[in-house]
Amino acid sequence: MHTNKNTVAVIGGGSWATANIKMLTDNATPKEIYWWMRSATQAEHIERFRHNPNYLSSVEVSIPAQHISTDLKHIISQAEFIVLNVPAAFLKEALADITPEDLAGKKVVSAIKGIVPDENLIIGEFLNQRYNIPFSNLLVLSGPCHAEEVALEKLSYLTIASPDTELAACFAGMINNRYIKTIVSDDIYGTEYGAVLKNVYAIASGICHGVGYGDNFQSVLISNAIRELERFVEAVHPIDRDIKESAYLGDLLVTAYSQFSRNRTFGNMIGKGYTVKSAQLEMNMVAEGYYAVNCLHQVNKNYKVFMPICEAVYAILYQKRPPALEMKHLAEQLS
Ligand SMILES: NC(=O)C1=CN([C@@H]2O[C@H](COP(=O)(O)OP(=O)(O)OC[C@H]3O[C@@H](n4cnc5c(N)ncnc54)[C@H](OP(=O)(O)O)[C@@H]3O)[C@@H](O)[C@H]2O)C=CC1
Ligand SMILES: O=C(CO)COP(=O)(O)O
Repeated sequence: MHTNKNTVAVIGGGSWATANIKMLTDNATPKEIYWWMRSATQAEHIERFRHNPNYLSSVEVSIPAQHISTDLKHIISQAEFIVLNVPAAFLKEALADITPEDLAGKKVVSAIKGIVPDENLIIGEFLNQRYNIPFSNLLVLSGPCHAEEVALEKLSYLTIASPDTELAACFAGMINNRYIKTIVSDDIYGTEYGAVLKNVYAIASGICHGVGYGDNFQSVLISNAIRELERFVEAVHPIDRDIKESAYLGDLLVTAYSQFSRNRTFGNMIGKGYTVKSAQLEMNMVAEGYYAVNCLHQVNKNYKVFMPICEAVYAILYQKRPPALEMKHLAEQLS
């Protein structure tokens, strides 16, 4: 064990943060749980009524009211494990007042499946470069798991990745419970990039559905997607990994097929002719893949990996290419 004092802070007020609070609470290891969110109205509602008014509102929140706050420095100061749960596009803004000193010695867990815009860095790299957090103190929480199914206590498997697998196992012991099983990995690059890419493939899957392709084509799309994902993570961080594991293939499958997927829902609307703005307004939630595909397009300029699916999604979302035409062009490149 790395620590005797089990203190965890969850940073973010959305669906996944709420699900994280629930799984931490339902875990048997004694611990203190803290929760930061940006909205004072939301925090006050949770303190008073014990439910998040905006996301997963069926979940009962049983942490003490004084552990919920909009004061980020204070919440970070209370905990040894800091679980980041703000969508990547807004992370820099959320951490604007936080200094490397505030995070010194903390174990920082990224539960985010996105890339920091402009920096074009996955979260672990960003935290290491901006906040001097050593990789040995960084963890990634990933795997095929929708917040909505956590609320329903459906059996789910999460992967916790860190170069320090003992630390990953320690955090796993704080989050697993009767419906959450945990897998430990040392592949933070592959786990992070895999989660980022699968969001883009879920958008592609939704677009295809939206323009009228059926299940037969979707299976070919996803079979090509896992090969594209493997090519990319191999180029960025070549290690011996099995791409069929839950953190890679599993996460791709759940996102590409699930009714709960925000990225697939967003893609479906794009396929049906919504503009990006109107699709975003229609959803109360954030589709990370929209931001990520722009970053991936930039990052891949260094690696030049053959990524026809990512390029098709980029062309539709950022170059305003007609979805039906672009998907027809993509279909010709799949095998
Ligand atoms: N939902 C899920 O099942 C899973 C999500 N994740 C990951 O968790 C991370 C958080 O996503 P999730 O909880 O689903 O988010 P949601 O889509 O449920 O909620 C959106 C969150 O983003 C915040 N937000 C929206 N606009 C802004 C803005 N302009 N500035 C700052 N914050 C903003 C919202 O804050 P506010 O309410 O105050 O507007 C809210 O906390 C993502 O990286 C996602 O990929 C990972 C695994 C599963
Ligand atoms: O990452 C997730 C599930 O593993 C959530 O993203 P989606 O909602 O797009 O599926």
